[in-house]
Amino acid sequence: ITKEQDALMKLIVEAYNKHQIPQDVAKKLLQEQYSTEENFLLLTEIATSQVQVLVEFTKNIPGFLSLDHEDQIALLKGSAVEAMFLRSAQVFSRKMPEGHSEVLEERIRKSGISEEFITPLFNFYKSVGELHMVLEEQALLTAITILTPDRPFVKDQPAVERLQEPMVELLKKLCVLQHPQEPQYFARLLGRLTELRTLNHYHAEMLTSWRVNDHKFTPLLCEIWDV
Ligand SMILES: Nc1ccc(C(=O)O[C@H]2C[C@H]3CC[C@@H]2C3)cc1
Repeated sequence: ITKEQDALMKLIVEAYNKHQIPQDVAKKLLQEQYSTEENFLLLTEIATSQVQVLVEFTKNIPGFLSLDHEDQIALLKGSAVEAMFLRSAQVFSRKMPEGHSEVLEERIRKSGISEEFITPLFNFYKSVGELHMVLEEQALLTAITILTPDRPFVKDQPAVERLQEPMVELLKKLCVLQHPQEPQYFARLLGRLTELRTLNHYHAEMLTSWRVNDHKFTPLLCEIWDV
């Protein structure tokens, strides 16, 4: 790893660590009662704080704020679902204090999300958990997801590629260093990004079904997902 790559990685990891899901949201998971309505409100709070964390992280990605402003918005809106599921998968499989993830799983299952989405969601959580990603890999993979050049409405795709490429190169090197016994580990990480893209479709269905049942969203979620 070169000096520049080490500096880039430190910046990304620092940005990733700077913003965590507020503890009060995690605490509520155990306290609130178990009605579908209450579960939905909790998930709304979780999603809203996840998106706030995502926006803050993105602003700290070196070079992001130098991109065309409309492209910055297009990248955020285009990657919010994937970045949110990537982070919630990591929180779910790692950071949760004992027993929290079972409670969160139960609340997700009973929040009005249709079964056809629940299965792929927990399959994804499981496949991320099995990778046992280190923090650097999680942070880089999230930044790589956000800096995907071919999101809808991105005008200057080469500018985004110029930011994403060094991150992919760095992640590749990291994987070789962190998992020498597993040469295909980097490919497995990128495979998670492909699985993530399939969740976009399910997520859109989830939002629509909640909307038609007149569930209210927060202004931030309405803005980022055009609902
Ligand atoms: N009013 C809403 C509530 C929750 C979501 C959402 O995407 O929830 C995600 C966050 C984690 C829990 C369920 C999924 C993963 C979207 C709109």
